[in-house]
Amino acid sequence: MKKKYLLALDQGTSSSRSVLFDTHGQLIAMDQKEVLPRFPAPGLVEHDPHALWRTQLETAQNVIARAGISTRDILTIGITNQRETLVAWNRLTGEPLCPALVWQDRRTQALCEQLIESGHEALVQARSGLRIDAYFSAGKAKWILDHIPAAKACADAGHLALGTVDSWLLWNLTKGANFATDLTNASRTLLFNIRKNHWDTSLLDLFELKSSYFPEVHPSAHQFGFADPQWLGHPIPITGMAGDQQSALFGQACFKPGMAKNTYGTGCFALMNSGGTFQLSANGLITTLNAQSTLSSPSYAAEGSVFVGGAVVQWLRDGLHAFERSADIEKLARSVPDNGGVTVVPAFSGLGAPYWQPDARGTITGLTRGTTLAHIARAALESIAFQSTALLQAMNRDAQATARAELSELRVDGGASSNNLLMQFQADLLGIPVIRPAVTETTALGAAWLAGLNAGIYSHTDELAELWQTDTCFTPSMTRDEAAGKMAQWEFAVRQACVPQ
Ligand SMILES: Nc1ncnc2c1ncn2[C@@H]1O[C@H](COP(=O)(O)OP(=O)(O)O)[C@@H](O)[C@H]1O
Ligand SMILES: O=P(O)(O)OC[C@H](O)CO
Repeated sequence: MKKKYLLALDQGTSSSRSVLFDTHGQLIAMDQKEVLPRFPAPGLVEHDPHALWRTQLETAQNVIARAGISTRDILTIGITNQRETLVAWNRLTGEPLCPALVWQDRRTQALCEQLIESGHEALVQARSGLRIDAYFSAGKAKWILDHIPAAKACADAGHLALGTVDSWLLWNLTKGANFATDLTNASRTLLFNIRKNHWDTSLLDLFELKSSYFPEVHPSAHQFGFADPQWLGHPIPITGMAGDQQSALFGQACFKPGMAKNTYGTGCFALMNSGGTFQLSANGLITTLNAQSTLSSPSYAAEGSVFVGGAVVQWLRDGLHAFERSADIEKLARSVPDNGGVTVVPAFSGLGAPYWQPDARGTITGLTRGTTLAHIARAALESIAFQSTALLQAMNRDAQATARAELSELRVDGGASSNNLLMQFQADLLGIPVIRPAVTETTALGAAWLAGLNAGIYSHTDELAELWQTDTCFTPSMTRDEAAGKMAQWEFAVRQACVPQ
């Protein structure tokens, strides 16, 4: 029988990728184009919506050409994307009304602080599972209506579309036929009630917004429409959409409560499947929706993020010129037996979960006359694992408190997960196996699998769990006492980084 394929479109903060998989989940071909955000002033981070769509389309066209296949053999398309980033466009013309406000943009911080001071945090948490923070889309939506007259005019005329990047891509791919999103993306706006799965009137009122500005919300595996034949030569169905971190959790086959993944990219994003009961964290994490095929029985994940993960490696590479390529850090770090007592806390823009210390600043402590660049590189690499461990231990504390399953293994992906020294140290600190899968493009794989589920290529997630394969398993080799000693040293350094500078 002729081979058939699934196409995943993965629109990220710094690049657009398209990945072609066969129906067994094997990666056949991939194409990637850089699409960097602009930083027009301190704290502002914007994307050109046209550039997001153009690069995404080009990579899709390129990957099909590279694989030398007929588009008729692509059974379905799945979309996954940077989350929270908000695009505003005119539904009549399809034209963006302003730059996309990126998840890292902090322009709505003062608004968020005001809302917290006015005592709204508890309501927001109870309904959206999130904290009031500039990271999420709601404040961005209000900012656009308050500051972009064309957006306000469109809103008044009933033509305003406010959507996350998935809905912007879907709109373009279907030439304006479909204005929709999936529930994982909706769950990152701070306007979506994740207990009842609908846009929440109280949350919309809080930000002076209307549900009519926002797309229809569907399950992540759903018939979202067809790609216009002008783009890929054939009306391929689009049957999966999910935010990138939830898509990675799905692509890592973490279908059961207690299963977790950590993505080691520029930052790190850890998600643990926490099952069907809505619970708020007592340990600084947020609650979000898992990618799923139904709206009727929500399934949740606990999430935490490390702001500076692989970015500390970039800082050593580009800021300190310590080495040429990110991968070179492993050789440098291995050239010394240990960190020589050095601890690096890369709190370049504060510390995220579970610390939530926006004013913390980076430190290097424990320096002696014998400290070399190699010790600093080793400590910098270790900082990625220390921060991730603090997050994952917080997830375990939440799980213990509510009699849920704790973490028994960690599945990993993202650029820095290729670093064996880092992965071994991660296993040592956590005291559980750290597993790197055969396909590390798990974000794209998750979107392809979601699309495949709705398209009937797969009948159940059990089938997908069978397809998921291990590449390398890192088993812990440190005693628990030694690991606890190292974590205590790290926490001491974190406290120093939190002292006002
Ligand atoms: N071998 C490696 N060791 C440590 N860090 C690495 C390695 N390879 C890549 N990185 C880091 O991983 C990040 C890139 O990973 P990627 O998953 O592409 O990130 P993103 O999706 O956030 O752009 C960069 O910060 C880079 O410094
Ligand atoms: O673009 P990425 O891969 O860094 O992911 C961004 C996250 O979705 C932000 O929440």
